[in-house]
Amino acid sequence: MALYVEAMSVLERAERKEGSLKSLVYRSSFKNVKQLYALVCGVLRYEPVLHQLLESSRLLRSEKRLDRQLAKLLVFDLLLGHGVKCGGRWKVMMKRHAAELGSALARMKVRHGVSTNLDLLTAVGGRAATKEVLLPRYARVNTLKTTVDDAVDYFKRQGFTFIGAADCAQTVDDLKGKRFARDIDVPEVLVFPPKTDLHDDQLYKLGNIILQDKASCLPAFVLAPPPGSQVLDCCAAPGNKTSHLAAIMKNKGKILAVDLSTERVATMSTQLLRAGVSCHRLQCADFLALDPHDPSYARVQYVLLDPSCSGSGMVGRMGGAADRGGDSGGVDGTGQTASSQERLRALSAFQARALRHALSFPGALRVVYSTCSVHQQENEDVVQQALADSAGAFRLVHILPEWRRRGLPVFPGAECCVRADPHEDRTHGFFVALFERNAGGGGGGDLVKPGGGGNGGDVDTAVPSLELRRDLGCPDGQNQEKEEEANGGGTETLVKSGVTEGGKTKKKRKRNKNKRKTCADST
Ligand SMILES: C[S@@+](CC[C@H](N)C(=O)[O-])C[C@H]1O[C@@H](n2cnc3c(N)ncnc32)[C@H](O)[C@@H]1O
Repeated sequence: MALYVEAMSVLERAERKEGSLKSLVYRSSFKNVKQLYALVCGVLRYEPVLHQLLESSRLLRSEKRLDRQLAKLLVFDLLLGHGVKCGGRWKVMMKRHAAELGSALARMKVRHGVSTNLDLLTAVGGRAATKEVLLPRYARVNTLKTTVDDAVDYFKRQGFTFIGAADCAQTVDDLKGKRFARDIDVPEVLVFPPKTDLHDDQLYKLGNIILQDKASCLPAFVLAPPPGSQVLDCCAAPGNKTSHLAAIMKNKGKILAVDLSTERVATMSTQLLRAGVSCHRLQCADFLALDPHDPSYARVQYVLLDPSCSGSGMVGRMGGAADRGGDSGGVDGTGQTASSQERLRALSAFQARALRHALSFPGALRVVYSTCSVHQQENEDVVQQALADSAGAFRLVHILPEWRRRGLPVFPGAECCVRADPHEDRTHGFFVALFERNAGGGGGGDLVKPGGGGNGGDVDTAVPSLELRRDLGCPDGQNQEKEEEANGGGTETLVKSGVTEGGKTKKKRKRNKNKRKTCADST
């Protein structure tokens, strides 16, 4: 019983903002702080699920004297935690309601088309990201300026201890003091303990490292445009993914980086300069207004779309109205207000339009879509809609096969997408889907499907690598370098007045006919 009494007290005091959850737990008289902390965190995290369970079951109606907060704690432990192990008469009471509550949970999962508790949490807009999650500090090594080995040596010289690969969440959790690791999924990412401040570090100031969350590195990583390719970064500012793309492309080829916001484009320009990016062309424009059939985009084969979203996956940001129902009135069963739902609908409609537009570029062979939202409406729903609209022209690629958290199973093939969860992956909440043009799906150069069959016509289970790049007719780095030398160096310059390219403003439109032919041949 003491566990639940203490947990109620911690939650009440947290509500009154008497301290952080952690400090309140440590200040409590309960001995097993780990157990207490896990319980209160679990209840806060699953709040919307517990709310719906209490609404749809008879527990509170038949147990009139049961406190609502206590009911949430007991229901959490019974269905989502480790079972009600203590609690005397409360334990007996919960036994009476176990079957009905279990059925209510199962019905909820069926209604949302999910099978796991975590997926259910995501589907009902649970607190995937809370203030209480402490994420490690991630630093992406900017391979345009240095190497991972050199960066590791540098930090060792600064007194840090390198522990090798961060092979699991536990290793990441165990990072303390001046220890750091290399990420297991994205090799150019280094992982430091939470709250490590690198803003004053020389490597950061010089642009040799970029302070970028690991999950946010996934879109460029899975898109993997080879050096020499042409990439369209549709909602690019402030340019973290643009500079990552440039690093992957070894600054060879062309990135057309578009953003609507003048201010953010200005910031992006500075950031890209600092990062040593020179293969870009910045454009302050509405991506939706770009004409995909304009000859300037004819050679764009890779597209990265990271549009505005609710940000509900961002740890430390309570997700605004869109995910926490911060407004006063009109909270429905999902814990969201009418206005937050309205905002979510508007965002989702914009994202769907943007993704449809991205897929309409005739030369696009691979298109990556990402958000830092946990909402199905902004993620799986948008992807499903785009696949349907593409009428078989594109399929999903099963990216990062080792990654455990996949797209919510709301349509066949959704498991090809990945989700990142702050609690499970120690990153911000994130979603990534990679589309690839089907053979015969029109556009610039059909793909010979790399090993592994499709799935329902819309899904590819293989992750293409160098093999695919050859199929695409995209030269690998070395060949491209040679090709550029043969063509007098440099990529085709195709710019309009006022557009910034490689950090310089260009006034003229030039054409390198030789180069154009080579590229046309290769697509
Ligand atoms: C999530 S942020 C992009 C972050 C960026 N990809 C990065 O990694 O640094 C979304 C961006 O989309 C831009 N945006 C929103 N609507 C747009 C539109 N219609 N056309 C172009 N950019 C747009 C916003 O100005 C914002 O900078």
